[in-house]
Amino acid sequence: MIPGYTIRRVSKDDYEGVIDILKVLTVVGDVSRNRFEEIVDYWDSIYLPGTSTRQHNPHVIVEDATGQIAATGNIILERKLIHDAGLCGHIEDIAVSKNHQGKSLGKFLIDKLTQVGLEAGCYKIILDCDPKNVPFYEKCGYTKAGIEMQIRRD
Ligand SMILES: CC(=O)SCCNC(=O)CCNC(=O)[C@H](O)C(C)(C)COP(=O)(O)OP(=O)(O)OC[C@H]1O[C@@H](n2cnc3c(N)ncnc32)[C@H](O)[C@@H]1OP(=O)(O)O
Repeated sequence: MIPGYTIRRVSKDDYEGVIDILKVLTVVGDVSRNRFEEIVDYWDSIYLPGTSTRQHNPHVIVEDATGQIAATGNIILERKLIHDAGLCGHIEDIAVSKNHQGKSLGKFLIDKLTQVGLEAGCYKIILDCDPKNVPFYEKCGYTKAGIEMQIRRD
């Protein structure tokens, strides 16, 4: 725990805070409140077959004193055929708001998402990041593996 902050699953009430905070990461675009609520419903509705474990695990860290969202991030659990039909965790969309950076919230968030993945039984947890964030993820216990490649629509 980080004193003064609470970590929990994203809820539909987090619309403004989550949309705002993701702007430190990338372009969010035009996402209406209705669309956000639909997506939260979607995240909440999918379970790994035969379990009570959700496939999408979006989290926020909230500052207790103000109720402001200070950080957000997600781990998605992918059921594979390889590794004995194992689970692979994908950490995505990590953002700590500018005025809360440098207070260990990012590391706390990654530790929590990693714990969610390991407790679900993931044989590995992976993420893509900008080279400038490599030292941060190394502090969180992650090591470099492979090279990210992509095709991107214009
Ligand atoms: C998978 C993805 O989504 S990758 C996208 C990551 N998100 C972004 O780039 C968005 C903008 N940046 C951020 O949101 C934040 O700066 C983050 C998530 C990168 C880091 O979050 P913070 O809360 O500021 O980091 P936190 O305070 O937990 O740092 C933990 C440790 O990493 C170190 N660290 C953090 N960022 C960096 C960095 N860029 N370079 C070197 N070290 C760093 C800290 O000094 C600290 O070290 P310490 O434990 O020795 O004191």
